[in-house]
Amino acid sequence: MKTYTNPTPDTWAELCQRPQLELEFLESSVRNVLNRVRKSGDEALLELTAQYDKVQLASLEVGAAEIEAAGRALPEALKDAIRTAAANIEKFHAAQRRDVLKVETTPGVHCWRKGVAIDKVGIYIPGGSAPLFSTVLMLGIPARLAGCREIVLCSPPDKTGAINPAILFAAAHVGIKRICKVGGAQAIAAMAYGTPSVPKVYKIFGPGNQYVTKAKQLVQEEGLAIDMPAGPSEVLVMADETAEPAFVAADLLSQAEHGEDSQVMLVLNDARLLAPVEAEIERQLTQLPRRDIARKALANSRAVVLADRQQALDFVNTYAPEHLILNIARADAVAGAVINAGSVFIGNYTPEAMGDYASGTNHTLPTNGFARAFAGVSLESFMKYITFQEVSAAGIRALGPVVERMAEAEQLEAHKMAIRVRLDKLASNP
Ligand SMILES: NC(=O)c1ccc[n+]([C@@H]2O[C@H](COP(=O)([O-])OP(=O)(O)OC[C@H]3O[C@@H](n4cnc5c(N)ncnc54)[C@H](O)[C@@H]3O)[C@@H](O)[C@H]2O)c1
Ligand SMILES: N[C@H](CO)Cc1c[nH]c[nH+]1
Ligand SMILES: [Zn+2]
Repeated sequence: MKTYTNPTPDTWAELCQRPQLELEFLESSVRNVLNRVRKSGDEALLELTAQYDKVQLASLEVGAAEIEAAGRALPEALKDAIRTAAANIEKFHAAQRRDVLKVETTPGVHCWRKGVAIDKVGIYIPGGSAPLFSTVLMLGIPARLAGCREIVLCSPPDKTGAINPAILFAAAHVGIKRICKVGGAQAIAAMAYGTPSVPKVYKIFGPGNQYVTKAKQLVQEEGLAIDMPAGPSEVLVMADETAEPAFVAADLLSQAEHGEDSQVMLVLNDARLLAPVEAEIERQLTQLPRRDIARKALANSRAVVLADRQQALDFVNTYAPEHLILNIARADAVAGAVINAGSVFIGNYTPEAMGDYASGTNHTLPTNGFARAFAGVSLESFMKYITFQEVSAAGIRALGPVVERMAEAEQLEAHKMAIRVRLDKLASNP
């Protein structure tokens, strides 16, 4: 992790750069995958799976027997953990339901907004380097609570052609029945265009590597809805003398182990914390099976020492981290001033891992600075809001003339006429 001491704000944009594949290469390889799937459907999916996942599949679909066998194979303790996490995620997301609120804007003019589930949704579950069954809960639970009728799940198969049993168990637990063995950009293409095995959906959700994320962005340009760009995981830890170096190091490593292109940031006001945190990182790394991945991610990572808390906060809001951990005194006050972050973890006993799995918040979050404008997945992500209005005779008498005046000023006489014919009728027949 390279250290930057008192970098001036004009250098911050560069410090906020995430590690990224060369854009032209990434775009052209993903476009190539999208075109192949659009043209050749399942045939392309099978070829691409052989190429990238190194397995020749007979079928892309997971059958009911496979799902049942996965449930039997999983240890009871893990199944219980999944059920507990699912219950918390459900509690938090169910509380996001909103009552329909009718507003009378002018006497006789009533307006309201109603949330309606998106009928067909696709969820992507990463499985390249680790089988992220927790993501099944994060996407499947709000999809079910919203009332989405058709939910299709895609995840890459392993080299034996199977999907990890915990992914299948979690899917069954949240009520997902349509599961396809396909990963990467090809899975996004399949859900965007539809193939004989993978149904076309209206909105695609889910995190993934840079190929998956680019594919989502490209199909969005073609008119398909996506949740947000949720690429390689990242965390920013803001720490002061009240922080525990071992906790800070563990939290940084917990995201560094996701992938070589993950980035972790440490923001301090006092450089004295740096040495103990670095020593802890080295000590803990030796215990991690994924230490080689984590080391590569650490090479993309930064420690930034800034003069005071306000500057540190300004840097956080400029970086717009996917996850922000506040290991500082009076963390609540700083939390209240955060304007750009996916999810915030307050205090020494709130590691990001709690939100990754089981606190109840959603872990599908915007990366790469997209937290400046995008929110993480929520119940609302699976809904669209339809507005309604109902105007009575009294309402059009009161508000119609306002509309007539505005339509006339916009030189749209037919709009004005739509009011006038009604006002004339009311005048002749009061
Ligand atoms: N932002 C979030 O909310 C969030 C949440 C969880 C995980 N993540 C991130 O998701 C990512 C998961 O990545 P992953 O790779 O383990 O799994 P993945 O499922 O996203 O990707 C695996 C697929 O990538 C494709 N692929 C691999 N190399 C390729 C290449 N050279 N060219 C084209 N396609 C290629 C393959 O088809 C493979 O099936 C990690 O970066 C992790 O940090 C993000
Ligand atoms: N940290 C990831 C989001 O960036 C989510 C996750 C799943 N499993 C472990 N972590
Ligand atoms: Zn994680």
